[in-house]
Amino acid sequence: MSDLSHIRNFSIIAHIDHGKSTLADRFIQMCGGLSEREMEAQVLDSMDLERERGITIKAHSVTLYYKARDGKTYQLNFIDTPGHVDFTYEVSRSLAACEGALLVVDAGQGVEAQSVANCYTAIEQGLEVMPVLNKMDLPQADPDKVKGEIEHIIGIDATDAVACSAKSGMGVDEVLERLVEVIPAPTGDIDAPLQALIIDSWFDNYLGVVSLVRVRHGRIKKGDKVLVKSTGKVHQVDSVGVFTPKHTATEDLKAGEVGFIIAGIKDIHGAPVGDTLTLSSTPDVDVLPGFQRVKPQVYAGLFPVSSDDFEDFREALQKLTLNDAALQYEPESSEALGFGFRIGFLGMLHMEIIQERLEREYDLDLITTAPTVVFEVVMKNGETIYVDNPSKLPDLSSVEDMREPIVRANILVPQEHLGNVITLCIEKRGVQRDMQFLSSQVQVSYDLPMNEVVLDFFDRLKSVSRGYASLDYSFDRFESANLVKLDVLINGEKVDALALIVHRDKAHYKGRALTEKMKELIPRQMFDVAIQAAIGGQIVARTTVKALRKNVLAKCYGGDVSRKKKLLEKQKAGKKRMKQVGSVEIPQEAFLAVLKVDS
Ligand SMILES: Nc1nc2c(ncn2[C@@H]2O[C@H](COP(=O)(O)OP(=O)(O)OP(=O)(O)O)[C@@H](O)[C@H]2O)c(=O)[nH]1
Repeated sequence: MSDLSHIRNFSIIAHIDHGKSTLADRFIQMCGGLSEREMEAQVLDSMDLERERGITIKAHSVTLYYKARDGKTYQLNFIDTPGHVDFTYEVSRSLAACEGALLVVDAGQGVEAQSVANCYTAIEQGLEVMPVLNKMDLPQADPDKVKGEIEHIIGIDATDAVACSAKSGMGVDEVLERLVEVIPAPTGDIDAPLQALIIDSWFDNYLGVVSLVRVRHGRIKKGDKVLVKSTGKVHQVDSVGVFTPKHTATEDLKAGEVGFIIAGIKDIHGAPVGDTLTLSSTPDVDVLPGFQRVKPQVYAGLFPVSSDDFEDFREALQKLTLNDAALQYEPESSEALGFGFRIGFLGMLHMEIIQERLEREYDLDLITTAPTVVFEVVMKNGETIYVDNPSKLPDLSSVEDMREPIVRANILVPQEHLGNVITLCIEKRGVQRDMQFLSSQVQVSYDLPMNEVVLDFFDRLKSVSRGYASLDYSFDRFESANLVKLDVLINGEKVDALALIVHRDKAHYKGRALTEKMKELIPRQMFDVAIQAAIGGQIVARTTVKALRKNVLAKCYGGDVSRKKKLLEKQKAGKKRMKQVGSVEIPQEAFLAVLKVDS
C-alpha cells in the first residue's frame, strides 16, 4: 500500500451567497497557488456569465499545497460545486471525488434548503462533513443559533464548528488546520492497475477535450495508452496535470489524486462523465459506479428571428453541447416561427444562461417560446408517449389519461413567513407532506406539480418570504391530472408557438390573464389585432390591440432631431426581437407572457 496520508480531497457545500467562492479564493491566496497580481477576484468562477451572475456552474478543481502546524505539507484538492438548485446533479459528481466536504453556512443567515439537500448527498456518499460558520465579521452573525440549526436540521454535530470570515481572512487558517485533521486521507494502491473516474469533461478550443479525473488506483502519465471503458476506445495521453488554479502539467497523476487528462479526444461524448478510465494493457479493470444521467426538466422552442441564421444556430448549439452534456436539442418547425430547435434544460436558470450565451457569444437573435415540462400521455390504444411541446399534444379524443410530473419540494422558512409560503403552495396546487418546527425555522415539504414550480415558483417564494425561504426539489412521479391545451389565436389564426398545457381549473383564468398580458406586450400596429384564448374550439377570452392612429414621430417637435433619432433607434432595437406572425409583429416578451401572468 502506498502512503497517501498527505492528500485531502474535499468539496465545499454552501447555499448561494454564503461565501464558498470567497473562501476558496482565500485558500488559494494562503497556499500560494497564485501571485497577488494573478489573484483576480473569484478565480474559480471563470466563465464571464458566472462572474456576472455571481454563481458557480461548472465543477472545477484546484490543487493546493498547505504547510500545516504539524510541519507536514498537505496536498489539498478542492473540487468546486455549483450552488443553484438547477445544477444539483453536478454536486453529487463532485462529491464522488472527495473524502470530505466543508459545509459553509452564513452565520447571519443560517441553514438553507439547498445546503441541506447537498449535505444529505454528501453523508449518503460516506463523506466526512465539517461545518464552517462564515461571515463572522457581520454584526448579525449568530453562531450559537446557526450551530443549533446545523444540528437540528442536518443532524451533524456542530459544537466544534470553525468560525471564520472569508472576507477578512479571520479564522481561515483554523479552517485549513481542522480540514487536514478531520477529513480522512484517500485510500488507494499506486501499484494496482489504473482505475480513474471521470468527474467532468469539457471542450477547450485549444486543448480539445479536457477531463477532470479522480485516480482510485494506479498511476497515469504522458504517453500512456488510456482506455475509456464505456466506449472501448484507446487514446494516447498528451498531458496530465493539476489546476493550481493555473493549468499546470505534472509528471503523473497517482492513486488518491485529482487532476486533468488530455488525450486527443474529439468531443465530450468520447470521455463521458462518470466513466472509468484504465490503461489499454489492463482492460479488465472493474468499472467504478458512475452517476445518474441528468434529464432535462424544462423544454422550450428557440427560433432565429431571421431564418437566415438557422445554420449558425445549429452550429452554435453543437458547440455548446460540447461543454454541456445536460443540454439536449432537436429540430422543430413551427407554422408561426419557422425552423428552430426544441431544447431541453435543467431548469429556468439553465435556460436563461444558454439563451444568453447563444445571443452573446454567437451573436444570434432568438425568440424563445414559453417553457414547458414533459407530460406523460397514455393513449387509448395503450401507447404511452411523452409530450414536451404543447402543440404536439394529440387530439384529446384519442387520449386515455394525461399525467403531469410532480416534484417533492423541501422548503426552509422562518416561522413568521410560514403562512405566506403555505398560501403560495396551495395556490400552486401543492399537497403538504410534512412540517417540522426547528428552533427558528420551519421545514415543510410539499408535493407540487412541476409545471407550477419550474416557471416562477422560486421567485414567488423569495418574494413572499422577503428572501428568507429556501427551496430544494426533485422529480417524484407522474400523476393523472385534468389538463387541457390552451390555444392562442392572433387575428383568428391559431399560433402554434403560443399554445400551453394547463390545468382545466385554471384554464379560463389563465386564458384571460394571458390575453390581457399579451395586449400590453404586443405593440400597436396599423390595424386592430385580436388576441383570443381557446380551449378546444371554444373561445374563453378575447382582447384587442387597437390600431395605431398617428405616426410615433409626429409626437416629436419638428426640430428636435436628436430626440427623433433616439426614438427611431429605440424602435430599431425593439424590432430585433420581433417576429412576424402572419401580418402581425409579435415581440419576444409576448411569447413568454405566461411567465408574467401569475399573481
Ligand atoms: N461580510 C462578509 N461577506 C462575505 C464573507 N464571505 C463572502 N462574503 C460576501 O458574500 C457574497 C457571496 O460570496 P460568494 O463567495 O460569491 O458566495 P458563493 O457561495 O460562492 O456563491 P455562488 O458562487 O453563487 O455559489 C459576496 O458579496 C462576498 O463578498 C464574509 O466572511 N464576510
